[in-house]
Amino acid sequence: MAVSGALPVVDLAPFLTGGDDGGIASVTEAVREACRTHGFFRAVNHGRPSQPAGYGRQPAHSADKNEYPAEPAGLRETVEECHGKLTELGLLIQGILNECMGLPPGSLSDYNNDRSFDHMTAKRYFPATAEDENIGFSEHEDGNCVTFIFQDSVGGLEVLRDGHWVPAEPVDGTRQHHRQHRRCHAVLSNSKLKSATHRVVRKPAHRHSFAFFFNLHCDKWVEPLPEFTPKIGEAPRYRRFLYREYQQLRVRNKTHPPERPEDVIRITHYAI
Ligand SMILES: O=C(O)CCC(=O)C(=O)O
Ligand SMILES: [Fe+2]
Repeated sequence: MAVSGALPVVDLAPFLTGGDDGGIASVTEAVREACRTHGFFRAVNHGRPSQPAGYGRQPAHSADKNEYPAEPAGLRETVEECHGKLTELGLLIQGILNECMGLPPGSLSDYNNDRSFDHMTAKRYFPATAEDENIGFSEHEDGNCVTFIFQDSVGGLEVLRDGHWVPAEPVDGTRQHHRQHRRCHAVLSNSKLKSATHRVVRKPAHRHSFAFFFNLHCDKWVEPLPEFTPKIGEAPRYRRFLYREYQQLRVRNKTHPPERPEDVIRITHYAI
């Protein structure tokens, strides 16, 4: 059952308008708290377009997977511009996380220094029906570093908090929300930061969403950082793994879904 209850809102304005140190420190603290408690927040004043142009419109004919369709006009330019801006936003959030995690400046950007695995997806959800349980996207955690979600006013994104599903409602009636959650950072921080379990419930109308996945190169090793283990006298909660292997196991969950839900590979596969 979904319960009402606000998910944290973070106003990124001080980072984008050159705010004073006090403003920057309070946003950083808000991000730290949201990451510790929810692994999710709704960002406002992030400086990115409220919706990519052409959002919700479909070309008359579907195109080859690797080519941009001719319609709507300007799609390629818009997608490329969006990709660039969301990459910048990912780098900004990564910098804030570096501070939140108390790491030496530049640690995360040195570690996650290859942007070739970042990607975007657009999704369309069909309206709810009376015969169905109407789960548009079943409960999961994303496997990457940071995800930005834009959803239209139909809504349906929910985050699991203390055993209840909390709807990710728009901030002040705006049509967009964003959220970030981070499976990789949960491991790097030895579970000090959370990764949000989320799902999408279908609503009476068609829904469109758009996601940007700020990722990690597949050849990177992922393991709890010393700042969260020996340096604070705590034992690692995860064993080291190659990011490629984890991604392959996640794909396998989809291509060869295990019969028993408990056999779906999750990050706990690497738990010690
Ligand atoms: O469509 C959405 O709002 C969420 C999609 C999602 O969770 C995902 O692509 O991982
Ligand atoms: Fe997701």
